Amino acid sequence: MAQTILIFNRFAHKGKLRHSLDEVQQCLQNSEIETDVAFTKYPGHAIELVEKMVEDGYKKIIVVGGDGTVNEAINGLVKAQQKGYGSACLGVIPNGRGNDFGFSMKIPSDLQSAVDVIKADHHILIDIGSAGDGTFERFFCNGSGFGVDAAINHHAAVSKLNGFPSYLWGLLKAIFLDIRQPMAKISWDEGNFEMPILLLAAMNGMREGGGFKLAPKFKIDDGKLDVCIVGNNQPISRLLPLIPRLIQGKLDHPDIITLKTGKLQVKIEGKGLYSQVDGETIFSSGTSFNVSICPWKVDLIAGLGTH
Ligand SMILES: Nc1ncnc2c1ncn2[C@@H]1O[C@H](COP(=O)(O)OP(=O)(O)OP(=O)(O)O)[C@@H](O)[C@H]1O
Repeated sequence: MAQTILIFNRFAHKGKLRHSLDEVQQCLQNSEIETDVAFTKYPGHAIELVEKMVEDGYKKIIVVGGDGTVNEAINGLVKAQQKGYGSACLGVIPNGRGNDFGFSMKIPSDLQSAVDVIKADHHILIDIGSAGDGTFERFFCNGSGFGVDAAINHHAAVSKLNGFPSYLWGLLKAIFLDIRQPMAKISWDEGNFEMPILLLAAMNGMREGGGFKLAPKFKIDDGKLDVCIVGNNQPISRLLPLIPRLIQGKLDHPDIITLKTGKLQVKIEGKGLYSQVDGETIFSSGTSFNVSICPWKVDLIAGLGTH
C-alpha cells in the first residue's frame, strides 16, 4: 500500500473534467509521487472514503475535484479525528467549477502547478468552520453563507453553465426569485444586533462564488471567521452597484458590514432562506443559521506564501 491515496471525483465540473485521471496520474508519476486511487461513487461518498482511508493508515489524501469534493474530504478528516482514528494531511488538485478554496490557498488550477504544490509539501494547520441550524452540522474550509449568496450557489450548481458565468446566471436568477431582506437577529462574539439581511457570508478562506472576494483580510488559521453582511433594506438599484465591489474585495462601503468572530448565530422570522457550505447547499429554507470555528484543524498542503 502506498502512503498516499488519490480520491477522484469524475462528476466534478459537471463531468466536463479539466484533467482526466490518466493526466493526473502521469503528472504525479513524473514528480515521483506514488499513490493508490479511489473514485467517489455518489454525492457524499468522499466523506466516508476519507474517514476509512485514515482508519486504514493512509497518511496523505489527495482529492481531485471541486470545492464540494474538498468539503467532503474535510468532513471525513474531522470525523476521523473525532473517532480517534488519527489524522492525515490533505492535498488538493483543483478540477471543479469554482475552485475558490484553491484560490485562497494558492493552489493553482493548472495541473502541473497543483502537483508542484504537493511536491513542495508546505503544510498549514487550517481552521475548520461548522455551519448548521442547531440540529444538523456540516464542516467547511472555505466559507458558508445564508441568504442570496447561497441561493446564487444553488442556481449556479443546477444551471448548464460552468465557471464564473454559472455564478452570474445564478445571481440573475436569485435576483428575480430570492431577493428578500428579512429582519435578522444576529449574535456574535461582541454582542447582538438586528438588521434586514440580503446575504450573510461567514468566510474562512478569501473568495466564494467563483470570484467574489468577500474576505480580503482572511487568515486561514486565526481562529476567526470573516463575516460579510449586505442588506439593511436597501433597494435593488442601490445593491446592484455593490456587485463589482464584492468581486474586487472592496468592502469599505456603508451598505456592507464586515466583522471577525469565532461564532455567529442568525435567526429570521417567516419564510426561510438558502444556506451553503463551500458552495454545497445545506438548506433550501432555513430560519436559523449558526456558524463557528470548531476545535478541529486540518493539515493542508498549501501553496508557498499562503499565510
Ligand atoms: N459518483 C458521483 N456521482 C454523482 N455525484 C458525485 C459523485 N461523486 C461526487 N459527486 C458530487 O459531485 C458534486 C460536484 O463536485 P464538486 O463540488 O467537487 O465539483 P464542482 O461543483 O465542479 O466544483 P465547485 O464546488 O468548485 O464549483 C459534489 O456535490 C459531489 O458530492
